[in-house]
Amino acid sequence: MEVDKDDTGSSSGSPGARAGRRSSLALTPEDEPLVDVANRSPPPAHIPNAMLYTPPEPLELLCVFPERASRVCAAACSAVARAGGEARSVRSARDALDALRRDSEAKLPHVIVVDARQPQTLDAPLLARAIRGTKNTQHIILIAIVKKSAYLKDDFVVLPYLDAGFNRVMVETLSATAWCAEVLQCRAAGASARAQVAAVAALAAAVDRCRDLVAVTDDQQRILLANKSWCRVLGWRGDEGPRPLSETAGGEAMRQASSGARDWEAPVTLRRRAAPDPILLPCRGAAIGLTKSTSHIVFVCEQTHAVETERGRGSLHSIRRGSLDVRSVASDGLRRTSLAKLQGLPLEAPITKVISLLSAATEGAPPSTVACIERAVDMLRTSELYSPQMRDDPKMRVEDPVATDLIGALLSREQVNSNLFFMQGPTNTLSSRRSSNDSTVVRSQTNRTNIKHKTTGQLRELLDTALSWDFEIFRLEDMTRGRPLAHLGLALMGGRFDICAALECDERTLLHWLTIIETNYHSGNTYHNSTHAADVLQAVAYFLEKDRLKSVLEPLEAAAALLAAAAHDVDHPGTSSAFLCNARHPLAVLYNDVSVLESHHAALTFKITLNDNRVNIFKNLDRDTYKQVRHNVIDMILATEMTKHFEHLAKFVNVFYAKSSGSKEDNMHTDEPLALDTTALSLPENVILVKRMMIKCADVSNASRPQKFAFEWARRIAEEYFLQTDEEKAKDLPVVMPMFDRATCSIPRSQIGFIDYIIIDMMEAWAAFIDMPELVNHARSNHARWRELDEAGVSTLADVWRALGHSSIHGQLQAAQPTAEE
Ligand SMILES: Nc1ncnc2c1ncn2[C@@H]1O[C@@H]2COP(=O)(O)O[C@H]2[C@H]1O
Repeated sequence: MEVDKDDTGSSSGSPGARAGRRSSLALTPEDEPLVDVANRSPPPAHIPNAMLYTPPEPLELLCVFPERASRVCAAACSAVARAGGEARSVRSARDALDALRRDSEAKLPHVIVVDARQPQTLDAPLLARAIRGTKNTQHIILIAIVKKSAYLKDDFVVLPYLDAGFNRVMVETLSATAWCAEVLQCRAAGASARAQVAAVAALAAAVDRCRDLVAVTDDQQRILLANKSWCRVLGWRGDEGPRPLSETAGGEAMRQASSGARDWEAPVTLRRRAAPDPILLPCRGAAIGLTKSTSHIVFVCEQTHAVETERGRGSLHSIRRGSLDVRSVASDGLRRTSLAKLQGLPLEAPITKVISLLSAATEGAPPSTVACIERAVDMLRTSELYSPQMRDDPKMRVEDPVATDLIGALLSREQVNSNLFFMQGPTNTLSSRRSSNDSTVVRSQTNRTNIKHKTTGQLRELLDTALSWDFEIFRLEDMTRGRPLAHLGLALMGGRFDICAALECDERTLLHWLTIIETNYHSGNTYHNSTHAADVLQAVAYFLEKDRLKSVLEPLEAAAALLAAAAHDVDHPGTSSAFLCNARHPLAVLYNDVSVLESHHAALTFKITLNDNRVNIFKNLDRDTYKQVRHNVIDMILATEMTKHFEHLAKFVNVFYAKSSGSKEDNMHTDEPLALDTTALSLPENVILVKRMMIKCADVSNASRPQKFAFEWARRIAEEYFLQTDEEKAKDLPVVMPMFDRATCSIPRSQIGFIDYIIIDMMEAWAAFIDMPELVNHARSNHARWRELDEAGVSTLADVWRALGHSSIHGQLQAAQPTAEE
């Protein structure tokens, strides 16, 4: 077959030409001689016949004759009427143009006959130009009527009429037959013109809607048509007149286009108006001509992922990624990147939609708005959307090395790495005070649950105050001999909140659960022990009493929050996740160094619970309810991970303080009161943010407690940090927080940093949300007291307690309080 020969046998000989691939732009006319086909491969496109269909319409004629009762005009009109059409006449050029501009497209005449016999009354060529300059008039057949005497003269020339836009010149006549013939010819010619114009318009619309950059030039490579993608990416306006393509494009594709090849694929370099560097794209081209000569050249430049990405930015200034484009064009300059292919899949992440919407908003926006949106889009593109970055604001810079150490260790997802440390084997675990992993046998105490249900006397009195913000947690610790969680848990969960009703379990199972959870806390930890769990549980219970949360959370959600608080640090080894990663602890290996401790706390909670029916508080829940509670508990425990602190805080602030003045970014750092907007609470996904924020705030609420509690918690956490540092040094592990050395560390400074960078913003947002100003007030007053101590030169733990006038607050408390047994 001719086509096959052509497909395999010919090309322009240029490296970019791909003779073996048939372009969708080209169809081979079956009747072309073989030699031509072989020389011009693949062949030119044509408009398929089916595209050239227009529905039959009655002919509409407009006559422009200045003379009031022109007989020629009347003859034309009656011929049209005989042919089943409609005619109307006007007497001036202005009326003619008015008729065109006023009428809807459907009413545009198919034929306009202009009296060109009296140039002093009507300038026919001028009117023809004006008509052709009017939109959507390409298909109208324009006839100029000239005098017979002038037409027959030797010096009569038709060209000026044609140049002006007339299709035909006709000699004046009153002959009905002549007019009928003319009208029928016009109807046929007009229909064909209309069909072609409509087909071209349809194709242009198709081209406009394609993602690739398309330009059509004339045979001299002057751009006649550039589609929307072309204009958008290259910064063109849609209405630019013909311009040489060479002003914009270069590279192998241009050489191919100039070589006379009919169809080629080669890289093209395109210059963008608003950017210094060009972009390099794969380009497919075709020379189009209905005869052997070329009338149009088509360039289809493939919009690669890189260009899409640039477009998504709202403008294309940055061409630093031009190099990326170069790389995305494979060696033959043609292969689509896999990312580009992915874009063809019916998948779209919300972030993609967000970026597209923002990018669309830049169109026609003032430059300052475009710049803002571009910056926002750039930020949205980063995968670490919520990773905090120190702001340039010198006020915000953490200058104190202790604070830097602490904040860095809490927020950083990177572990401190060292090549020096190698574990000697799985038995060489961390310190015995902390060793633990998911396969650890759960410490069970269910057989010897000996907590008395009836708490009497002082303990009862103390537990009666369990819903006050200055609840004496350390007194409870002492009175219960280090078992505050079960007592407080029973009082709050079983008593005040009656979670047994929501969970459909009996109080005994709850008591067993609390007991076994408490048993799995390490009493040897100075901070992460069951007293901390009880403290967080107490804070969550306190928050749940606030009207805002009462109105938002279902009983089952409240139950899940209390359970999560009680269990959120279960089996905490007293060292951080970073420590476990550096030590190659089995938990770090199990959880791939990601959210190691929080994953363990959540997993172990369920392992403990499901392991034994006597403690299984979920045993009576149906499958869906269990799933819901489990999801809630896990989500809240995972939310306590400090490396995600800013993520949770930012989401919360963005959702619930969205309408306050100023940028949201600034909202978190100004002294202005936040403008709360709780309408977002109607969406379940926003309620999740509330629950996360609730447990987060409870988890670090120690800094927002009255001073005597806050200071004791500071002592405890500092002690635990010191122990970790000691252990790191002893085991030659990387030291995660080198400043936390008991001999040198400034406790006041660590607390000032903690309050400044972690507490204040979060507590302000949460305090306003639940209407609990004391959270911020206590944090501020603690901050002020720590600053006083710092300014007085107080630094180490021993200094602090000396300055406070006693050897240990807790020591004082211990001395003052009777125990549960007493
Ligand atoms: N008062 C405090 N001073 C310094 N760090 C604290 C304080 N309270 C809590 N933290 C840290 O904040 C962390 C919150 O999550 P964790 O309970 O895992 O571990 C906690 C401590 O590392």
